[in-house]
Amino acid sequence: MNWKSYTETQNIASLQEYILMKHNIILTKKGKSVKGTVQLTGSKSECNRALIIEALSNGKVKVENISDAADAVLLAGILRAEVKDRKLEISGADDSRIEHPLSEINVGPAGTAMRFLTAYLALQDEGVILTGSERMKQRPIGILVEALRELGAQIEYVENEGFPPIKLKGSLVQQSNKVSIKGNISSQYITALLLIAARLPFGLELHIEGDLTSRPYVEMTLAMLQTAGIQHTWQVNVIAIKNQDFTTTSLYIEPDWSAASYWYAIAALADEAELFLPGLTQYSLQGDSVITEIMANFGITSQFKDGGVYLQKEAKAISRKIFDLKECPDLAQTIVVICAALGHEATFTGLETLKIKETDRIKALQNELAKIGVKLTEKGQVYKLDCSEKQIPEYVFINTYDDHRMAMAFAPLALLIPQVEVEDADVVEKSYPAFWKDLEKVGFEAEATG
Ligand SMILES: O=C(O)C1=C[C@@H](OP(=O)(O)O)[C@@H](O)[C@H](O)C1
Ligand SMILES: C=C(OP(=O)(O)O)C(=O)O
Repeated sequence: MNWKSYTETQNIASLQEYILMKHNIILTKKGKSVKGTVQLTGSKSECNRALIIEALSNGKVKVENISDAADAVLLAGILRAEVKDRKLEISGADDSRIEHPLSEINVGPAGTAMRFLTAYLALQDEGVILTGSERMKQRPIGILVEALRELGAQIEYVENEGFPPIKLKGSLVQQSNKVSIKGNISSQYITALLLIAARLPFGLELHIEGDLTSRPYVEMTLAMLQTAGIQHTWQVNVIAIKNQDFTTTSLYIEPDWSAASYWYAIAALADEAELFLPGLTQYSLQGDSVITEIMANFGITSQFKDGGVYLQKEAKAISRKIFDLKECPDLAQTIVVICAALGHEATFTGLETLKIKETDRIKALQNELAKIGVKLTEKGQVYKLDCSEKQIPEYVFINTYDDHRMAMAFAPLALLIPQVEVEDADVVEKSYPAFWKDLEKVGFEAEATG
């Protein structure tokens, strides 16, 4: 059983069973050359936006190449059931509402599902409780709830102020179309509001206060809305979307560039690498495609042809010491681990949001890097690697903290360390269920324990 089936059954017995049935993976790799083709699954970010757009479009928009990332499968299940069973009614529409009992939706650890559904469900005419995993209950939602309340939604906290679970009490009656929102905590709040903006009777004028973190994700949202016929303006810090209809179209989900980053890491740690990742495009909507530029500093070339990207490794001294990852936070663990493994004492900025993701990723990185003698030190907003005591053990156990990216970022160490045991192998399902199988395809051995 994995967390997906746990959230499906949602009872204590299955939670205990789930904990008991967690298994680890022992990774080994003979030789240090990696060659092969890896078909990555669709981006969960693109897919979860597309699914909300599809659900709001009254049948006009269809999602193609749906991702099999658990976060996307989960949202598709919820939304497709929702749209079938319920009628989308917002203020101004006819009043023939159907009474539904208050139901509960559990999104497990899926941050985008939590945030996007909060906005989507605020438009529905019946009440619902939206909850998630224990970690989700520690990931803030107050900024988004506040913005939706200003628009006219009725939302209450079920346990702790500012955090899931939340009770959405029925259809939003729009009070205002101007909302200010802090930009430096999570761009997902902004995306959530933009996704529903065209369905608000008076549209939305969103004022972003202060710095905007994870900006490419907001750009992705607007680009996908545009493909679905929704126009916007973005001037300085104000994004405006009028009430308007979706056009008939399909949204095609590109493979996941965040998942591709683990293959760049493997190429960086291998002696020889020739990898082909089909379906990835140079001008992607995904900000994490910047991994091509970042890894060029490590001698990994990216050549776009045959409908995908070829990765090759060239012998080269590493040419960059400072990495600002504010626009690509999901690459942080990959890049920090590559630098640590190569003994490259780099400096990192833009990591502030890492503390409120699937786990506190800064602490998790510090704990796990210590196992190879590397320190990640924090001074204000600047993080530095100290590799002076780096050592390569014969065996390492990597704790994963319920974070898919901890598992995938540390797995490439198997190119340097004879045995890498990764805790809770199923954690990768959140974004990249075939990760271990794909490693086997290119010559890693991945043995499950327990
Ligand atoms: O909008 C999205 O699809 C995402 C935005 C980012 O979150 P933040 O905006 O919270 O940094 C990213 O870390 C997450 O994996 C996916
Ligand atoms: C932060 C992530 O996801 P989410 O916020 O959607 O849970 C991630 O995939 O790294």
